This record gives sequence, C-alpha cells and structure tokens, in this order.
Amino acid sequence: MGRKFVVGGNWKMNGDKNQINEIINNLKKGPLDPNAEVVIGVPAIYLAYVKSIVPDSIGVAAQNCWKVPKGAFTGEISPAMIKDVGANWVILGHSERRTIFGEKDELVAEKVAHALESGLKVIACIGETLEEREAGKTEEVVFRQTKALLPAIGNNWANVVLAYEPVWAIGTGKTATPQQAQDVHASLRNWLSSNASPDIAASVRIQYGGSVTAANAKELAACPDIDGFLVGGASLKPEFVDIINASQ
Ligand SMILES: O=C[C@H](O)COP(=O)(O)O
Repeated sequence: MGRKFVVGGNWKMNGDKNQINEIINNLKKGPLDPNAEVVIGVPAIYLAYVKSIVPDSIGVAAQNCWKVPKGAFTGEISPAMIKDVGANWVILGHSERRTIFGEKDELVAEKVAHALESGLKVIACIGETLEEREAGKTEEVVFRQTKALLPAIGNNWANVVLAYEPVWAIGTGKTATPQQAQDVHASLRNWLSSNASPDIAASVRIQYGGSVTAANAKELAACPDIDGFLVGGASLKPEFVDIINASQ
C-alpha cells in the first residue's frame, strides 16, 4: 500500500546537551534504513539546539504545543514558534499529556487543528488504559479519541501520523503482543474506512508505541497494519538505530 515506515523517538523530559550529542552522533553513524522516516521528539528547550546539529533527513518534533499562535499563555509554546526554530513536527495527545496534565479529547483536537493550520505535521496519540482494556473497551476508547480528531484533521490527513499507544504498555516493559497491536491497528483502519474514507484508511500511517525495543521491533514491524513506532525509553539508547531499521 506504499505507506512509508515512520519511527518517532519521544525523548519525553530527558536529555541534556551531552546526552543529546551522543544520541545525534549515534543516529549520524547509523546506518539508517533510507526507506524509513525518522522523527525525534525533543524537549522544547532543546528544539533549536537539536535542529542545529541533526541532519536534515531527520525530522524534529516538539512534544506539545498550545492551540493559538501567541498571547498570554505563560509557559506554553505555539506551532509558529516551533516552526520558527526550524522544527516541523509536533506530538499531540500523548497519554502523559492526557493523564498527568488532564488534556481531554476536545483540547487535543483543538491543538491538532491549530498545529496543522500552522503547517506542522502531527503525530496524534491515542490508546486505552489497562482498566479500559480489561473492561473490553479498547475499541470504544480509540474510536472515541480518533473521532474527536476527524474535524480537526479535515483534509489534512497527509500531514498526520496516528500513534496507537496502549497506556499499560508505556514505560512498563509490557509490550502489546504483535497480535494485540495488529488487531487494534486493523480495527482502527477499518473504522477510518467507514468514518473518514477508504483512501484515508489505506494511506494513513499508524505507529505502535509502548515498550518497543530492538528485541521486539522486528516482529511488530512485520504486522501488516503497523507502519512504524513511537519509541520512548529506547529512543535515548543506541538500539534506536535497530528499531528504525526494523522493517528492513
Ligand atoms: O511516546 C512513547 C511512548 O510513551 C512509549 O514509551 P516507552 O517506549 O518508554 O514505553
């Protein structure tokens, strides 16, 4: 179906200049699969620094942004600012933003809409908690979260990557099995076919995130509806290169 494999590294609130230099040197050394797209999500304060040392072939993402271009929003950054320092992606709706910072579907959608209008590409995150999975609500939750994004994305799907990240698998070492991840990705694609369009469903890239490592990446990457990863902890380590190369 020609969906380019896309691997995001979400550093979260980690890294200092020394560690960043090491990570970037490791990525430069690679070698990286030329058929994989790579985006690194860095803390806002290091966006400009990372842009100054990273090869242009690697995309740089902020991990959050606000929903308007400027104004009295102490502590926030806007898509315009992210673009101004040369970054062209933003990760939105991550489960840590949703749970720790209380971001609801509507706010995530407003942020997605504004980021896209401003010309950023968006990695939009969705995923269920353990409680929701155990209650049999996985599909209900990811469909609800995705539904909220439909009007925000409009006809901008080419600039969106969806990241399915079951909350119970994030930072826990408990990866979803390839079958569990594939099942949700396939149902999501099916849902998008009916609720967005068959073309969008066939072309949108859906990443899996949650305890991805070099050891489990190849098996996950072999699943037909998994088009890449959003990697947390392992994106800070040399094994990130092997994860990027997992679909080779
Ligand atoms: O955005 C990345 C996810 O939260 C996954 O994090 P993790 O790979 O450390 O489990």
